Amino acid sequence: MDEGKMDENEWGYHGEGNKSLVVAHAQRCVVLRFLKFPPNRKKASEEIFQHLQNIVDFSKNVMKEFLGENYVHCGEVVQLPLDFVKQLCLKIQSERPESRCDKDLDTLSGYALCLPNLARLQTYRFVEHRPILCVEIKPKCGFIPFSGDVTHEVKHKVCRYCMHQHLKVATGKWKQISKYCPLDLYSGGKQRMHFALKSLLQEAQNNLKIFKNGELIYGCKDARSPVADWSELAHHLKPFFFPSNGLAGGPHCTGAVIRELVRVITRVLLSDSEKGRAGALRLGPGPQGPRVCEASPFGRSLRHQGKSAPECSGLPKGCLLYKTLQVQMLDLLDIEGLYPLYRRVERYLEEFPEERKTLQIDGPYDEAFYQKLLDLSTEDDGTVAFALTKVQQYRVAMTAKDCSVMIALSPCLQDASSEQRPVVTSSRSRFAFSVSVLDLDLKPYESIPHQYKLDGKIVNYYSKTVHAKDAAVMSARFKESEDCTLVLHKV
Ligand SMILES: O=P(O)(O)O[C@@H]1[C@@H](OP(=O)(O)O)[C@H](OP(=O)(O)O)[C@H](O)[C@H](OP(=O)(O)O)[C@H]1OP(=O)(O)O
Ligand SMILES: Nc1ncnc2c1ncn2[C@@H]1O[C@H](COP(=O)(O)OP(=O)(O)OP(=O)(O)O)[C@@H](O)[C@H]1O
Repeated sequence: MDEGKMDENEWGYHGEGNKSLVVAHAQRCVVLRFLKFPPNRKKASEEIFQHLQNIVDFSKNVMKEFLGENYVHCGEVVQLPLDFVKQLCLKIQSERPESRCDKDLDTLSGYALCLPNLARLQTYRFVEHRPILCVEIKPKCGFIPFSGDVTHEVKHKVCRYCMHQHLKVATGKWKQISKYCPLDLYSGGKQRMHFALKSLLQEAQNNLKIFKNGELIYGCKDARSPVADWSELAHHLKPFFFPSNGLAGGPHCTGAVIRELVRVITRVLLSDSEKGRAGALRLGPGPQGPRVCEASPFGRSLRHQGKSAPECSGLPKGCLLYKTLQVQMLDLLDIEGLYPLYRRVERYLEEFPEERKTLQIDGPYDEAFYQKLLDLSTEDDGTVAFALTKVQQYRVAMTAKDCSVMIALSPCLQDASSEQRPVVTSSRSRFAFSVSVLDLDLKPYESIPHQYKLDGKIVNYYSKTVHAKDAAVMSARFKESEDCTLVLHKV
């Protein structure tokens, strides 16, 4: 990219999250990722540069090691002309969802990250003229805490995502509770994964987006977004899955197209581009970690049928979901066990503030930082070193709990021998595909107290409302059966 000759007209709004905003180049396969801040929160350019460089280093030295070379794209920090950034900011403003406008794009430093456009297939520097479909999933935390420090019994039965849904609906973030449960997606079982993906398609929230030729065609921006329209989605997808057009329209067609999509995504998620290499971490909840969340409708139906989930994960060891889950499990103690250790580090830093640098709280995220993360012991010897290792592991785990997976699919000819990339088949077509992971920014040390409070809020709200409701239903049922006995007695 020639940073000297930047033209805002060549770039278009692509998407944004809570902390960054992304624009895509119209011709080339690249995006620019800018940081966002609340208005009036000015940061020095040097600080922004360092923040972005930390993101690159963390991806390179930590996440690439854990998740694998093929899945992680680190990008590079670029310095752009300030005039270009200002014009770009004005150009895209009207396309931004209202709910994200509480923060402004950083137009003062001129720094941004330049990354490959993951909504396009890799290995091509230029936008292909073949159609491209891209599915982005933010799977969230795929395990139930197994730590002995957990004090709320419900946390051993219901996953955080499912509990959090109730608080999100109560606070108006989303309109309705999703049937999606991350444990179903991470199960590796095809049927459960199909159920999880269908649930995401029914209630996408911020966990699913679909792009066609780089444009968002499915996914909701905020609670005010219109209800998901499967027939419109099927209309977009039909040429990909039924290219010879041998399928009439209508609900039957919609169902068939959605089924094909779900099957292809499942196959891609189970594919193993790292040839079985499990990565640097060897963690697992073992038999003590439940494999099914009690709140998942799939889990509930298993229970009603008297079936139990298999003891070990069905995910192949080299696939991205398996590796992401391993990194998430670096949260060995749960926030309840971690928080006192964070307080220990805090007390130390209050006494020795100059040590913050030596402890690598704000980087550098280098080889030494990575090596310390590999110590999985949970025996607390009372030292600051132990507390610090657990704090850093927790931050990495939280990052893996909030990242997204991008799957790009491009139809290929029946004879795919010329394809350099892996191929997945559906019943009527073949796709070259790529899988990547994005949003690998290390969670800040400062967010730990917030995590602690939020955890309490989620669990308390869930326990109060849902558990109370369940208890009421149970007691009504019990009462009914008592009444019933009385009636029978009379007869
Ligand atoms: O805490 P959670 O689980 O709600 O996750 C936050 C996400 O909400 P979600 O539940 O996915 O809707 C939240 O996503 P949204 O802004 O709601 O789309 C962010 O990803 C946030 O990360 P950060 O503070 O921007 O680094 C996420 O915060 P972290 O907890 O990952 O720091
Ligand atoms: N390299 C990329 N290629 C294509 N699209 C991307 C890329 N990076 C980000 N995006 C798009 O931009 C959106 C926002 O990016 P990202 O998730 O990194 O933002 P964020 O603010 O860090 O997220 P969060 O809300 O989780 O903090 C993504 O959901 C994705 O659609």
